Parts: sequence; structure tokens; C-alpha cells
Amino acid sequence: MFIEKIRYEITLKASFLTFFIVSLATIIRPLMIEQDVLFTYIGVFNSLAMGCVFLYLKYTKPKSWYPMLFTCVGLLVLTPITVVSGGVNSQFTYLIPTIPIFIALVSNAKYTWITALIVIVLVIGLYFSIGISPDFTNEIVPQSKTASRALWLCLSVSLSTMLGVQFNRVYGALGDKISEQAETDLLTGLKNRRSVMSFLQTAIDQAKSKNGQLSVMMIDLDHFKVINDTYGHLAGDLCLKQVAQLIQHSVRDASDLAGRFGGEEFIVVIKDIDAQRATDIANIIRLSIEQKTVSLNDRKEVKVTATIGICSLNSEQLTSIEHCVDLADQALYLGKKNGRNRVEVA
Ligand SMILES: Nc1nc2c(ncn2[C@@H]2O[C@H](COP(=O)(O)OP(=O)(O)OP(=O)(O)O)[C@@H](O)[C@H]2O)c(=O)[nH]1
Repeated sequence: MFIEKIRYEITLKASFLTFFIVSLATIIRPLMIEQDVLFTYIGVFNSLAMGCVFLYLKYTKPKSWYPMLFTCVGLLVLTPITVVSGGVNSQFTYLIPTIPIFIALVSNAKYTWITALIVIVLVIGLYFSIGISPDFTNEIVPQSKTASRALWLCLSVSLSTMLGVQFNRVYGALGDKISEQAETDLLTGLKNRRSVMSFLQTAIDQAKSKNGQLSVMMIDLDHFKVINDTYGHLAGDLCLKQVAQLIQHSVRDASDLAGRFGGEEFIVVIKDIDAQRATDIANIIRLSIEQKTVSLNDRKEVKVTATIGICSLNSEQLTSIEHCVDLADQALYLGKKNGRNRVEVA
């Protein structure tokens, strides 16, 4: 998600810069050198094409195929002007090796290799089309020099592709790490509140569309302040970590989610179960916490208990995440009021 946003921003900026540079070159180049009017027509066409790409990307925000769209238009913009200005001998070929590296920046390794292949086929095509295609620069270049330029062009494209793919690998891994850290609670390693809320929203949408059920548990440690005050905050942290592990082990990895809601409060979202089954699972969690002995570094041992509030709703009762959390919270409050170390259902 995060990395997609960065890729979108890069593509948007690149399309605007290309539009700006191509337009500028179309205006300034005829003032510097005498050239066929066809170059100006192609320049105007290219500017319009890049302007349209920029507006399209800006206003529709397409998701995954925009790098390919950009490549196609990039090639569409470069190819005609390269063909009519001497093929592989054209000065526009200097831009060709930048295409795979750009695709590596905004996309993945697969798209980069595909793009590199297209670009190399294009370079070979440009080499063999010399003599057939129109050359409005009227420069005469010996055959051996043309072949050497085509070879160096293919090598530069390969180099830029390999560097791009390598960069993409490192950049992708970094992006994954940042995304994971942004979703994880640092102390317990469980999902953080923001991540659980987004999971809950998706689970509500799924339950509504499939006519399913959903249970939310709020788990709050009892008299946790006393543990902190008696044994210190580090001991409190150790308790939180160990309780988090117990909670994590009690949920199904693939479909459910346990997270830290904040402080000494945890939240569990369980799909497709009714109130009775949710109560059974909550009691298993509550008993495992009660039976756990947390060993502190100085050989002291701490016992801790938890109160759990549950809300179990069907597709018609599911309205919003706030409503689910609020109901589970009310049940939790009731549990605290009724003596703690117990499970209550809203
Ligand atoms: N060690 C540690 N303590 C925390 C953390 N977050 C919150 N707390 C402590 O959790 C305690 C919560 O206290 P209270 O809200 O009064 O609740 P309680 O003492 O558990 O009492 P009840 O919930 O009513 O059973 C406070 O002492 C907080 O400082 C944390 O990350 N680490």
C-alpha cells in the first residue's frame, strides 16, 4: 500500500517532467538548429501524448498497470522521432536506456525484464531499418559505426535493466519492512491498533456480503497498575509480551487477527463464529492467562488475570467498527464491574 503510493507519486512526477521536457524541446530545438518541420509535428504529438498520460494518471489514479501504460507511451513518444532522425545513430537513443530503469523504479522485476526485451527488440529493429526508414537528418554514418552503436545501446539497456532490477529488489524489501513495522506493535509484536481496525473493516464488509458472522473480543488485564507499581514497568512489559503470545496462539493465523488495542488492552477479531463459540475461545484465553506464571529476571514470579468483553454480530447487526468495539467495550466494563477475571457477552 505504502510502496504503491510512492510508485504512483514517482510515475506522476515522471510523466509531468517528460511532458515538460518534450514540450520545451519542441519549442527551443528549431531555434538552435535547422530541422525538418516533421520534427516539430512529432514534438507536438509527443507533448500532447505525455500531457494526456499525466492528466490520466492524476485524475484516475490507476493501480497496477500504469507503469506499462507509461512505457507504451514512452516508447510511442520516442520511437517515431528516433526513426526519422537516423535510427540508432539518432541523439534520441541516449534516452532509450533510461526506460527499463524507470520501470524498475515504479514497478517490479517482471515488468522491467519485459520492458528491456521490448526495448532491445526495438533497437535491433532500428538497426535493421536503416536504409528503409526515412532519415530527415541526412547524416551519412558508416555501417560499422552504426553496428557498434546498436551493440553499445543493447549493452547499456542490459546494464540499466540489471541495475534497475537489483535496486527494485532492495527497495521492495525495504518497503515491505517499513509496511510491516507500520502495522506492528513494537513491544508485543502483535498487530497494532490501526492495523486491527483496518482488518476489522474488511471483515465487516466480508461478513455483510457473505451473510456471515463476526466476533470481537476486548481483553483487558486486571489491576495491571498494581503490577507496574509493585514490580516496575519492565516487569509490566514482560507480562504484556507473554500475555500477547498466549493470545496470538489462540487465534487462527489465516483468518483471524489479534492485536494490541493500547496500554494493557488487547483486541481479537474472529470471523464466522457465534457468541457461544466466541465465549468458549475467550474462556480458553482467560484460563491460559490465569494459569500463566510470568518469571521476572530477579527470580520473582507474577500472576496476572484478564477480563474479556465479547460482541458477536450477524451481517444485519454489523454497522460499523466503532459499533463493534463499543459493544465489546461495554461487555468488558460489565466484566470489570462483576468482579474481573471473567467473560461477558454484549
Ligand atoms: N508496563 C507497561 N505498563 C503499561 C503500558 N501501557 C499501559 N500500562 C499501564 O497499565 C496500567 C493501566 O491501569 P488502569 O487503567 O488503572 O487499569 P488496571 O490497573 O489494569 O485496572 P482494571 O483495568 O480496572 O482492572 C497503568 O498503570 C499504565 O501505566 C505498557 O506499555 N507497559
